[in-house]
Formats: sequence, C-alpha cells, structure tokens
Amino acid sequence: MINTEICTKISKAAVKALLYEVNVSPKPGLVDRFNTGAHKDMDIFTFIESALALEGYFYDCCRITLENHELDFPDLFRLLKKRGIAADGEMFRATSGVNTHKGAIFSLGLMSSAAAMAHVNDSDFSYVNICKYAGLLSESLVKRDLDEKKAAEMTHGREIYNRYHISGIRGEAEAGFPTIRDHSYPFLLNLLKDGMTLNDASVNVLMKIIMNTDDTNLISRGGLDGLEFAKFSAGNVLRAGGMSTEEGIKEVQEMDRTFIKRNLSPGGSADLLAVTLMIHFINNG
Ligand SMILES: CC(C)(COP(=O)(O)OP(=O)(O)OC[C@H]1O[C@@H](n2cnc3c(N)ncnc32)[C@H](O[C@H]2O[C@H](COP(=O)(O)OP(=O)(O)OP(=O)(O)O)[C@@H](O)[C@H]2O)[C@@H]1O)[C@@H](O)C(=O)NCCC(=O)NCCS
Ligand SMILES: Nc1ncnc2[nH]cnc12
Repeated sequence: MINTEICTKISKAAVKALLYEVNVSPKPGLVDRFNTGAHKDMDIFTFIESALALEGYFYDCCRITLENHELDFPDLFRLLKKRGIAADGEMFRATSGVNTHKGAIFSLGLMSSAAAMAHVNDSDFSYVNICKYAGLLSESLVKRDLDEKKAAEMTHGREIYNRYHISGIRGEAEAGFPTIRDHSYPFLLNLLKDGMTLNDASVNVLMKIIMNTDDTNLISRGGLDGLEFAKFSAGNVLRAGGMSTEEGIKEVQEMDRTFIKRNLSPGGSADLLAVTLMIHFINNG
C-alpha cells in the first residue's frame, strides 16, 4: 500500500476506536451512553467532537513516521511530540477547553506511529509488533521526561511521579504497553472468539485494564486508596462473570454508582481500551 492509504487506514482506526470507546457502556466513573460518570464538564458529544477533531493529527503521526523512518527513535519522537502538543490545542478548541483526550493524544498518536513503523519495516500489524515499536519510540521517556525534568511545568503525572514514583502513561509506553500486549488485547480476542458482543467484551476488557495498570487519573482523584479500590472492584466484576452473567452486570452497575459517589474516573484505563480497540480495527477493519 502507498503511504496515503496506510495513513488513512491507521488514522481512521484511531478515530473509530475513540468513538467506540466512549460508546461502550456501562463504564464505571466514565462518560458513556448512560451517563457522564464522575464528570460534570463533559458528555458523550464532547468526546465525539474531540475524536473527530483528531483525525488529521493521527494521519500526521503516520505521515511524519513514514517520511522520517530513517531517524533514530528519540529524534522521531521529538517530531511527534511537537505535533502532539499542537493536537492538544486542537482538542481544547473542539471541546471549549475540556481535557477529553490529552492522554489519548499521546497513546493513540504513539500507536499510529508504531503501526506505520510496523508496516514499513515488517509489513506486520500484529499487536505484539505494534507494541514493540511503541516501546522503542518511547525509550528512556521516564528518564527524559520525569527524572531529568523535576522542575518542569507541574502536571498530575509529574506530581504523582515525584510523590509515589509511579510513571503512569510514560512508564506504560516505555515498556511497550504491557497492559495491552499481555492483558487487554489477548483477552479481547478470547472474548470475541467466545461470541461476546464488542460492547460487552470491551466492558470486561476495561475491568482487566483497570486491574493491571496504575491509572494516574484514579490516583489524582482518589489517592493510592482510590487506585487499589478500583482494582479490587474491577476484579470483583470479572470474578462475578463480568457482562456474561446477571451478577456480573449488577457488579458493574454498582461499581459505576460507587465511582460517581467517590469522584473516581479511570480515564487512563479508558484510553488503553481505545488503544486496544484501535489495534483491533487496524487488523479487522
Ligand atoms: C505525556 C503526557 C500524557 C503528559 O501528561 P501528564 O504529565 O499530565 O501525565 P499523566 O497525568 O500521567 O497522564 C496524562 C493522561 O494520560 C492518561 N493516563 C493516565 N494514566 C495512564 C496509564 N497508566 N496508562 C495510559 N494512560 C494513562 C490520562 O488521560 C485520560 O484521562 C484524561 C481525562 O480524565 P480527567 O480526570 O478528566 O483528567 P483531568 O482533566 O486531568 O482531571 P480533572 O481536572 O477533570 O479532575 C484525558 O486526558 C484522557 O486522555 C491522563 O490524564 C502528554 O500530555 C504530553 O506530554 N503530551 C505532549 C504531546 C506528546 O508527547 N505527544 C507524543 C505523540 S507520539
Ligand atoms: N469515556 C471517558 N470518560 C471519561 N474520561 C475519559 N478519558 C477517555 N475516555 C473517557
């Protein structure tokens, strides 16, 4: 395939993943078709506007990668980061200043580049290969972005790293997205093979993600107790059968009510669900 076709295929998979993610329901504490979770400043339409505004950015992540794939990874990442910061502005303009997808701009932008790299180097869109390139592109990101920039502009992520040494999205990326590679994507494949709908499988996958990642949104909203409570609740849902049993569905609904009451929103986990869906759409249309 020529470059424009590859960039179109990947960028459309990224937008489709963001649109599917916000529509998957019920998602405890998050915006979905039933409610706005623990959020008063955004709803499903804010996410739709945001996702549609980002298609050009995802296309550019692929284009920049294909045009510069001879560069070493840190230099290529610097070009992508510059485009990503511009995309943050495009998101804020589309949402009138609400942070819907700041993390998703990072994760799905990185995945768009990694998928383009997987194509041009190996013609292989397997999830393992895409995760491998995402990790290579993010090499030493924690060191460069957190260890060496202690005094940089304070963000939730930097605050949590300085306090707990939890690296959040940067650590996930630098390690090659192990939550996707070892947990969410294989789990999604198995659930779909068992005949689950994509919506119900995605709810179960979100539980699996919450159990296996240190979501800094949960920490910034509920501290380490909030993170541990979320992991325990997600495990309870899957132990009760998830979306395949009445008991499991009751557990998810109860988890949503509790997260809203405790102002807990696993936004980082929702982004990893979107990444999981993006890889699924790249491989299955
Ligand atoms: C690299 C950045 C992400 C740096 O941003 P920051 O220093 O802020 O890092 P974090 O806070 O650690 O994470 C930022 C967002 O990443 C998502 N996230 C969190 N944990 C994880 C995880 N373990 N794995 C993957 N992703 C994770 C999460 O984003 C989602 O949640 C946000 C919405 O939730 P909400 O609670 O409403 O957020 P706030 O508005 O902050 O809270 P309130 O004020 O409402 O209470 C939304 O962003 C979702 O996407 C974290 O929020 C990156 O920003 C950066 O530097 N970008 C520059 C461009 C760039 O590097 N591009 C590279 C392209 S290849
Ligand atoms: N559906 C969602 N609700 C709240 N925050 C999110 N961040 C990413 N997806 C989200």
